Amino acid sequence: MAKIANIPVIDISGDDQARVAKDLVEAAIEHGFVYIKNTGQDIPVAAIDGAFEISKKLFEAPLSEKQACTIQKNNRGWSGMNSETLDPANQRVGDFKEAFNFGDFLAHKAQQPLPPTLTAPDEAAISAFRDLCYHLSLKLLHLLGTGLAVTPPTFFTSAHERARGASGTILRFLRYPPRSALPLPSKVGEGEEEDDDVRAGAHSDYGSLTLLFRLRGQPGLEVLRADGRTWAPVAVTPPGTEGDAAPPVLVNIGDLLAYWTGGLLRSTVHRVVFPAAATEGGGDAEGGVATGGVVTGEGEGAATRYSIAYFCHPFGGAELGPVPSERVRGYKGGLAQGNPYAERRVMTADEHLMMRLKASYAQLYEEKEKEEA
Ligand SMILES: O=C(O)CCC(=O)C(=O)O
Ligand SMILES: [Fe+2]
Repeated sequence: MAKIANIPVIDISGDDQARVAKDLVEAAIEHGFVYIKNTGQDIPVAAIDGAFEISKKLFEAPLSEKQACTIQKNNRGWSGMNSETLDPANQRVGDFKEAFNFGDFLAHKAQQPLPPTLTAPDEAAISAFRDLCYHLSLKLLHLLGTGLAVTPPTFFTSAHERARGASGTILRFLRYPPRSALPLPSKVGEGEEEDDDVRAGAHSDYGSLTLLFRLRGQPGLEVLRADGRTWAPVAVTPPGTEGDAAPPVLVNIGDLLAYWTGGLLRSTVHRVVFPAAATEGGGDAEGGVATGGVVTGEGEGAATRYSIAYFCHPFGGAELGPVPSERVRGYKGGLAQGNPYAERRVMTADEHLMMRLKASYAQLYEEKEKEEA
């Protein structure tokens, strides 16, 4: 049975902020993932619950309403089932998920079409949730700056200030349908990998940091182990957080921050699998315990899965130049082999993002290029 990923849990509200910063940096280097204990101080539990309620409502909106918000080249809007392929080299079909991406808001108003099913208060609540995520990200970036002894320690945060211009930052609602709702081919033989079993293909995130919110009883996220072959389930409620009012916020380093720090901070490959695979591969993904009265397993796992991700990016014009930190400079590991941009010149945050989006939404970009031709 697959062992759950050994990702540290950090309480960033601790008195000893130097220690917190150091722990955060070590987790980012070693795992690329870290749990931020939810004390309710940065992101109140009610705000998370509210965001999930709005997400459910949005996905239940009539298809025509969602289609009218179809994702555009600016990466905002709705993407339907199978339209995004996160692991194009290994997936025959796109991801079994639906997603809605929210870009920047202006005075609590979305700058993109929203389904009329969402009310003005819903829109304001999404904007407020995005703000909470932004402020938590800044806090984490500041801690990473101090933990790496970057001079000045505001080096990362200043590249993320909203006032400096538009960014690729996206708040994303995700809905993964149950396997029973899908026209999946019959199972392959025992122990064989079935590419189609993947809800979200193997990928690393593009931005600087990702904050991920999940619901108890809805496992499925896995991280690639250091062996580069096997997967470790990422518990929603890791040991020590069972009594907390909400699961910890799962934070991971994205490619941009890995690139910026010459590979010192790790952008770890991850994926989302169906519960049957999760059960086979790691039935203890939830430690087999009752979480908030919900016992995880086949029954619960067979349901629709929801998650919310906040992909934090620097402002578009931010130049990803050398990081003024001895630790970063002294790191000789370099970017992982096979990294498509290991040898590239300094690029801006926007150039970095465009490069990655083109790979995931090949269809969207091909269609647009044809239209424009
Ligand atoms: O739904 C999840 O648990 C993870 C989603 C994810 O990795 C992504 O959208 O980048
Ligand atoms: Fe991801």
